[in-house]
Amino acid sequence: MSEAPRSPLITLNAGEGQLPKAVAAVKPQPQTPAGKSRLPQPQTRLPMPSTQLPMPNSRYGATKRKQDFTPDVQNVVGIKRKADTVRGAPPPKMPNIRKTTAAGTRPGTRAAVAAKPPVGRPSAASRAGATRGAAAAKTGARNVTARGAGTKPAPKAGGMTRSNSGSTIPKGAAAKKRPAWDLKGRIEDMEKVMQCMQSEKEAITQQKEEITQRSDHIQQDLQTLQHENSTLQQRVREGDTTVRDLQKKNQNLEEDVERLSRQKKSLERERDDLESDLKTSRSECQGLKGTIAQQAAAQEGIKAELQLSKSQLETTNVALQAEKTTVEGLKNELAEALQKIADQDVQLQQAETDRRVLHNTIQELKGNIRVFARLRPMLPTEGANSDGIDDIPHFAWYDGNVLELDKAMDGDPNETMSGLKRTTSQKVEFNFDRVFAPSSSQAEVFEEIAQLVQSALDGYNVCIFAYGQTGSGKTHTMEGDMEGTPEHRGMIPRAVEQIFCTAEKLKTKGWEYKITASFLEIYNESLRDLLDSKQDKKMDIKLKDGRSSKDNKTNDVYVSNQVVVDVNSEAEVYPLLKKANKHRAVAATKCNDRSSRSHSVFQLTIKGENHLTSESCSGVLNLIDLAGSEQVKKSGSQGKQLQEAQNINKSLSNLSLVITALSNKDSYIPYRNSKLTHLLQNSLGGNSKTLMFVNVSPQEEHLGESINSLRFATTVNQCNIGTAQKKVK
Ligand SMILES: Nc1ncnc2c1ncn2[C@@H]1O[C@H](COP(=O)(O)OP(=O)(O)OP(=O)(O)O)[C@@H](O)[C@H]1O
Repeated sequence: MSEAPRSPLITLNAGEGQLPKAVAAVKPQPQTPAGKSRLPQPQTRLPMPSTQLPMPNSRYGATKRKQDFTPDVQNVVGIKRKADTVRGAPPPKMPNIRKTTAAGTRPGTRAAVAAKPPVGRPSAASRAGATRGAAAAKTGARNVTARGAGTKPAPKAGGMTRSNSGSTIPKGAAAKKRPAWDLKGRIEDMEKVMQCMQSEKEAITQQKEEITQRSDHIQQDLQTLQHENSTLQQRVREGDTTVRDLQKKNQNLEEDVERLSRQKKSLERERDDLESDLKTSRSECQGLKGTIAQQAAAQEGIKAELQLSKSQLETTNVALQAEKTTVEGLKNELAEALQKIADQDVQLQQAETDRRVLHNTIQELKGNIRVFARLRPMLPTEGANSDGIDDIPHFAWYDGNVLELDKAMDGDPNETMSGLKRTTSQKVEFNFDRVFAPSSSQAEVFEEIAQLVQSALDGYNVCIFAYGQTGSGKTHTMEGDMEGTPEHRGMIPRAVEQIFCTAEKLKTKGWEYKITASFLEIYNESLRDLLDSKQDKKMDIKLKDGRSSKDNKTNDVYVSNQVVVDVNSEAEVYPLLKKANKHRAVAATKCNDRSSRSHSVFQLTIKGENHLTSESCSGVLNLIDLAGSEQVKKSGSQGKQLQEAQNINKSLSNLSLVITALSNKDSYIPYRNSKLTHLLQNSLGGNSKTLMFVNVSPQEEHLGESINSLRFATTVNQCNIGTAQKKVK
């Protein structure tokens, strides 16, 4: 008996309902369409139980059961029926089978059981049984039908004949029916039947053994399946766990997807912004590229220019080097020239010194009285402008010592027959030792009198006057602006500076000087001490040796009660000058225009001793600012002013007389006719040196007074008062 081929499990899976629950449970879930998710795919294809397991019931194929097994059973039934017949038992009633066949499968029969639809998961044995039952039912039905038809006898098959019951019997027994008496025949038949049955029994036993073996196999298969089932269930549980994990992962992944989606949107927005920025940047970049291109072009141009400049610079450097060499040469030449100039300056200074010495000698020979004319500039209040400082109408000056005055003026209309103004033009030329133009500085003026000031240190009596009408510049010349800038300082402060400076220098030659200062004014022929605030003290001019001042043989006079201050330095003199100015100012408030109506006399007495040579000298430096020289008759002054004018004129005219007498070498010099000449008795004539500044106003309306002043100065200038003598012991 050949073993039926194993039915594959797929045979069992032919119908959905025939699948075991466990297998159905592990049926692969519908897959997520590929590509819809990037998440790792769950293991949808779980390890399937072996679908190729050899099924126990597969050994009972329907074909085999129809061919081999079912006929044997039918034979057994037939044999049993025969036996029952032999034992006198009624044969089974076949109509029941027919009935059953007609009415359908009766419950409780094997065929009926086999015909029943499987409930739950049928076991392999039951499926086999059902199959066999169904096959047997079919066979039985066929046999019954054949018998029921009763038209034809059963076909013979070899030596054996199939009985009505379907069992195989010996041919003889089936071929003829033995009479009842033929017991022997019947026994033989029975024996034959018995043999057949015996052989069938053996076949059945063999089949039973095979069935037993198959059952064992089925049991083994069942255990295997149960094991597989539990394994599958375990896998299903694992699968469930995996599915839950996967679902959880899926959920996480979905959340991730959601979050990533939000991030994506955010990133997309950022991308959009960045793209916008990029677009802007690109346009800017484009602009910058254009600018860079322009700059590059410009740079190229600049490079070219630079290159050109470099080459020019190199050329220039070469030229510069040559120039440097030339400059070096020129520098050397310049240094030589400067040295020559310096030498010439020294020579010039020496020549100037020599000139002054010679000039001084000439003046001494001439009579020792000198006159300097100084024309002041127009003032801003007089319509002056800075450009025309030297452009003074009616005045001209040249050669340093000539002052020309053009008298061209509108005449008196009454002097003409036509009544028209007559213009007269008459140039008058005045010669002086020096003429200072309006632009001459205080320093230039002092330079001319420095030698004279020096003479006071040498033992001469020096008298420097400033003469001229009111407002002509006398005070400016003598004092200047002592509070302002140094360049405006007048002759007094500059003379003081030089005296002390020279005295300091002469110390090296053994000279020690004692210097005293006094400052007084003569107003209306009375003396007033400008260094004393007492106004009412009595001051008188006396001879130093106690003799009467009437004795004209001596000129050593002094002023009684006068404050005489020892001064050791320039700095000690300035407070005295300020004090004197202050007292003059106070007096001026009490008497209108008093300063113009008084003579001020600043006096420095200088006594020197030389401990090296035992020489001694004594000199006096008088710096005098005379009162205004207006003509009284023209000014129409009356009363006090008339008296002032008369006194002024008296003193000035007396000064002129004294100078004239000195010039004429008269035996009598009228010093005492005025306080001024009396005071200056020892400084006029004899061993004195006299210098007169004649200050001239540039104003047209003062032309008459200017001519008078210049005439007076000319007279003085023409005087020869003899050679001055040093007072040296
Ligand atoms: N050389 C000059 N340069 C510039 N200004 C001058 C000069 N001389 C005189 N002045 C000015 O002219 C004005 C009159 O001068 P100053 O007072 O010296 O005249 P004065 O003759 O002394 O008059 P008074 O007799 O009334 O005292 C002043 O304001 C003075 O500063």
